[in-house]
Amino acid sequence: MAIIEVRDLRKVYGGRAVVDGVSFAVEEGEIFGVLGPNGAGKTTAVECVEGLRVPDSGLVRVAGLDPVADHREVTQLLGAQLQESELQAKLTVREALELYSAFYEKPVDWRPLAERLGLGEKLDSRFGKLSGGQKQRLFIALALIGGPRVVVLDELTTGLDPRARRDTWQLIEEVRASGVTVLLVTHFMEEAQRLCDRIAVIDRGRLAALDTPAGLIGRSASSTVISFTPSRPLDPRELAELPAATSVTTDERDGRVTVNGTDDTVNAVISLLARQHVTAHQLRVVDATLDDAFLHLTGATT
Ligand SMILES: Nc1ncnc2c1ncn2[C@@H]1O[C@H](COP(=O)(O)OP(=O)(O)OP(=O)(O)O)[C@@H](O)[C@H]1O
Repeated sequence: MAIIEVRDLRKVYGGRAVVDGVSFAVEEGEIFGVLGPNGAGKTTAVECVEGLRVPDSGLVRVAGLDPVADHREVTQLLGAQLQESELQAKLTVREALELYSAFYEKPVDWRPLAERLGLGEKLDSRFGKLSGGQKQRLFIALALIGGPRVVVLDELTTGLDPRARRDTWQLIEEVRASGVTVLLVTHFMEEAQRLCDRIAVIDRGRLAALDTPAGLIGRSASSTVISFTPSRPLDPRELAELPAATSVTTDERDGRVTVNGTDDTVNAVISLLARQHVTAHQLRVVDATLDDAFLHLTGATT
């Protein structure tokens, strides 16, 4: 059953629709990603779901409730990640957890929650002294403290080092495993590909695509990439004419050739090399990534 429903959502600022007719539904228990270039309207759309912004038109429902008209009820079942500026630097982790517990009718016991999120040793530390990763873990704890059915995480791992980002991914997976639906706004393709069951790609206020990560990659014109360094130069035009080849590039420094296409292209490249008695050094064949699909869908870079 859909726990979040967004239908034909529109939000206008200064005469410009920054969210322009977006529709999607999030099923209970999913990690649902919202991905898009800067300024695409992701935060605006997600904040309409949280009841923090009022839509100009369209319908938003969370567990059947209207986030604006039924704001109180919705805040009891939807946990939102805070922005850093919303917590005072002098507040200790324990004080923050106690304070936020008081906001909810049926808060969970924050002690095991803090332990689970690796904050047990940090209860007396002040917020301002925590590392980026520890702050993010505290934000996840505060988002979960009301025992929500849905959590909204917006750019949660921005600014974290790769290790802390991976730890946060594991936490997000654990949150979902505990039965909470996750709405995740992200810029990171790897994050979306690894975590999300489905992804809504938003571009210039509109829904450009909605699919599983594998489904989005499959839409990209080139699903496979072959690269190699030939034992002698090849004619790029000949490569470009191979079946389903979508692009051919040759690195000027080392002569390395990269051909985007499909599995048919890979087979054709290998036959061509054999026919011409060319040896391919360091031959690599990889699947296209969500990055390729994203560029294909939005024509933008993140
Ligand atoms: N309160 C506001 N008043 C006027 N314009 C706004 C307001 N909030 C957002 N916008 C504009 O709406 C557009 C979408 O902004 P939004 O923050 O939703 O995008 P986003 O996809 O979340 O971007 P980013 O990835 O950069 O955070 C931007 O052009 C932004 O300047």
